[in-house]
Amino acid sequence: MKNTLIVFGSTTGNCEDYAHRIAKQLGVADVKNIADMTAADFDNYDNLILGTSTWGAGDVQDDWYSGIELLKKLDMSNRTVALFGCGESGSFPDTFCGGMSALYEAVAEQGAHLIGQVDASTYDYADSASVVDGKFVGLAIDIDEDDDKINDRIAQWTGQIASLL
Ligand SMILES: Cc1cc2nc3c(=O)[nH]c(=O)nc-3n(C[C@H](O)[C@H](O)[C@H](O)COP(=O)(O)O)c2cc1C
Repeated sequence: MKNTLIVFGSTTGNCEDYAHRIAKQLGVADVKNIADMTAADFDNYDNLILGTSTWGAGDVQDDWYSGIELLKKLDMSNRTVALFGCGESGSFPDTFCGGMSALYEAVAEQGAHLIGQVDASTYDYADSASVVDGKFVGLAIDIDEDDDKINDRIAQWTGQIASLL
């Protein structure tokens, strides 16, 4: 595995928790909060795994607004990027995990090689800006699902991306 950095944006700690679970599964040591980062902190990482919770109505987590400006300064052409996000399908079925779409747009525009898309038909939701051609642009984590199910999704997803990192 090339140098890999996991970055999360999290208001109440859920996305942070999932970031660490993903790190453990992949054996990745470097996990950072986007709120504490500068553009230079992304140097020397070939792989980025970026996660956000969703707030407002399908919006990216607050700290990612300035974080996305950092992403836009990076050369993504030789980088591999995987995305993850958490949200609640029960209370927000029409904007489920929509925040991931902002990260997707930022890195796709920069020419990153995106991996880790997930079949959206395995989720119970109505609509999401993070679905492209029937797939979530990354791992969607529904905090309304049982924790065992969430851990299964994380295990399956990390298995999907591990050999590509
Ligand atoms: C005011 C508010 C708005 C939210 N909006 C959405 C939303 O549009 N879509 C969604 O999937 N989840 C939404 N959520 C659920 C959060 O994404 C969820 O609670 C998440 O686990 C928070 O993660 P964090 O603690 O890492 O920030 C919202 C939660 C709150 C309190």
